[in-house]
Amino acid sequence: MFTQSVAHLYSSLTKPCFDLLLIVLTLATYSNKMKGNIFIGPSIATIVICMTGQLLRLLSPRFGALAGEEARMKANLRHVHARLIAHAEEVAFYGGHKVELGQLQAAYKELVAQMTSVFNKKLWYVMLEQFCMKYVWSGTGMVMLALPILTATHTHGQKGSTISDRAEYMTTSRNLLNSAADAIERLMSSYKEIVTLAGYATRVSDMLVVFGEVARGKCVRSVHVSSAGAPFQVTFKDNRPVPEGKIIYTNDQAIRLRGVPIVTPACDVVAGGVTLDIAPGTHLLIVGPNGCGKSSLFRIISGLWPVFGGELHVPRPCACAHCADETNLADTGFCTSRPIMFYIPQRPYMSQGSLIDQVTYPSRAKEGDTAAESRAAHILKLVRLDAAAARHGGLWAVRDWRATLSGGEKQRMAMARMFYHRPVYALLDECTSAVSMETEVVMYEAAVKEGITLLSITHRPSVWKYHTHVLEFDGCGNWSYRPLDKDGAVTTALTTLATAATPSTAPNTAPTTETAPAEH
Ligand SMILES: Nc1ncnc2c1ncn2[C@@H]1O[C@H](COP(=O)(O)OP(=O)(O)OP(=O)(O)O)[C@@H](O)[C@H]1O
Repeated sequence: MFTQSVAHLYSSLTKPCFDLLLIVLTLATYSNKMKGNIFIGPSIATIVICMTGQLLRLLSPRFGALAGEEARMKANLRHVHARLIAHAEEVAFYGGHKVELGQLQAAYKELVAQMTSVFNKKLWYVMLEQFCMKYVWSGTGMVMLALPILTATHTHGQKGSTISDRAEYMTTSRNLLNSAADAIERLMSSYKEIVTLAGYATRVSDMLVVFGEVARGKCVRSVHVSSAGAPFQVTFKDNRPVPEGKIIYTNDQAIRLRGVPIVTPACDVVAGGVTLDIAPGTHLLIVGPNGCGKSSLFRIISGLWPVFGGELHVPRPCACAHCADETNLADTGFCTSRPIMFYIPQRPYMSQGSLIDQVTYPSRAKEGDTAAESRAAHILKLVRLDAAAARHGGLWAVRDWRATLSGGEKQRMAMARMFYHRPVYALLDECTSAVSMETEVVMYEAAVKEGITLLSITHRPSVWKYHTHVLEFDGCGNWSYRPLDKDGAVTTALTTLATAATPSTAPNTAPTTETAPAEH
């Protein structure tokens, strides 16, 4: 944009500069040779130029204000994109792509409408301006150059001193200089524009190549082949990783993993083939040291990351008309069925809009929807956000909620979303780490009562009692899956994990139903 502006500025300045130089040189050459009054021409030219310039200024639309407004809209569009890039994973987990698409399209359409109106206004103005610059001002320039010759005193017998000689000489020089200035100006501006265009074209071409690869499911990222000692070997074909795992859709709402390795998109094998069975009512606690693959398991179950091996059985996605139509934006209707999985990240995502929009995200409540209002109010009370809601102007108050709410309040808001949508499974990824223990316990209890099955990553022993099973990673690629004591008493290994922030190597004391395969 900057290069383009500079190029345009440069090309529009070159011609007037050459013209002015030519006029000054010609006047200087002829002023000492001619006895005519050389000041009449410049004076008339200056008056004409000033008058037409003033007229153009009066007729011109307020381009400064229009450009300011356009810049604001461009910044807004960039801001919406940047938000989405920063929170892409959270939005993908929530399935909030339709709401985000709606907001992106609204910002884009606003900008397009503004730019179209500016272009329409510019059209007639630029035509008038070009006419004045090309014909009125250059015509005045010609008159100005002609005046000294017309008013010059003729000297008899001197070679080349007749008026016709001088006029011929001056016209030829002027035409030559004009043509040269024009040609150089065009060459320079064309060169710059072509170079800029080539840069943009390369970017667009790269983007189209990536789009094509994504559409064919072959997007290539920089990967490194996992080492020989890794608990799982990723298969490569033509230097590309091949996800060889199977995804099987079930109708019984159960989630089953059969030897599914946890492999990152960079082909790092984080854990060997995990085998476990989760059904509604199997509240699973997932523990392990940092970076052992706890969140990655959620990414694989949710379908964000490919399955590189084994079999993943997950409930069939909702096939209602609303969910099936990818072009359907949130304001054209809602899915009324209960979502199967609902992910709540540690760093909660706050969308644009009112407070009630935060609770209902990724759906949107319509003004006057009293059922949604009373449900949202009840849930805000449950997660103890009712006082904060009243303080910030109520359910329909629009604020930058990312900045307005505190860390703990944002995490409670994310839990409020879960209560609003009542999913079959809630994937809680350390999502209450900033919430007080007392409120955390209230929320876990309420979730279990609501019939939501919890799959939780948490280091707080106070909520372990709400789980029936535990999946424990040791951070070296090994894992174990077993039932958790009913009374909430935890195993030695888990206690060690909670008290020491080191990878657990202690042996399992609870009855083990599944353990990692032979290589560990
Ligand atoms: N998008 C990604 N691309 C490549 N590698 C990733 C990506 N996300 C995570 N990883 C890697 O995968 C490994 C497991 O990450 P994961 O987020 O599952 O850890 P975690 O067990 O949830 O850790 P924590 O307790 O710190 O949240 C880490 O080594 C991390 O660097």
